[in-house]
Amino acid sequence: MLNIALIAHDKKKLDLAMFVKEWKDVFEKCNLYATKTTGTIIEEKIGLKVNKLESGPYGGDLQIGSLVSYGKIDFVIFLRDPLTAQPHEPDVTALMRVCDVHNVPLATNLGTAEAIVIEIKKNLEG
Ligand SMILES: O=C(CO)COP(=O)(O)O
Repeated sequence: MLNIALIAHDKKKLDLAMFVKEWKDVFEKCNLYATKTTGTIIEEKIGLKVNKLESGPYGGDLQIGSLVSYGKIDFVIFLRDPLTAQPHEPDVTALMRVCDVHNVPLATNLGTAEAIVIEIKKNLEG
């Protein structure tokens, strides 16, 4: 099963939830990981089981980065808010960096996320 990490800053959480709902048939066949608030919204609004880590500002981005470095995450969707300063900006940068270090696909917008999810769906239908 593919392991997918889902993270969104506050102003992007609705976009991410709608995206996950649209592609629920794919996401329900994957192990999902998320930072706490993002994961709670996806569980409550979409009804998918999510392995929830800490909230981003409390270290959740770093926890997901750690999973990436252990090779436990296959794909990260990280919808950042480019217009709002984040107190944990260094953690945000660290997560993106570790994805690049380990060549783990990282979607920071829904266009890229959709392209990758379409590919995953094709593979699942095999
Ligand atoms: O802050 C975040 C990512 O940097 C996300 O954390 P939450 O999902 O807990 O809001």
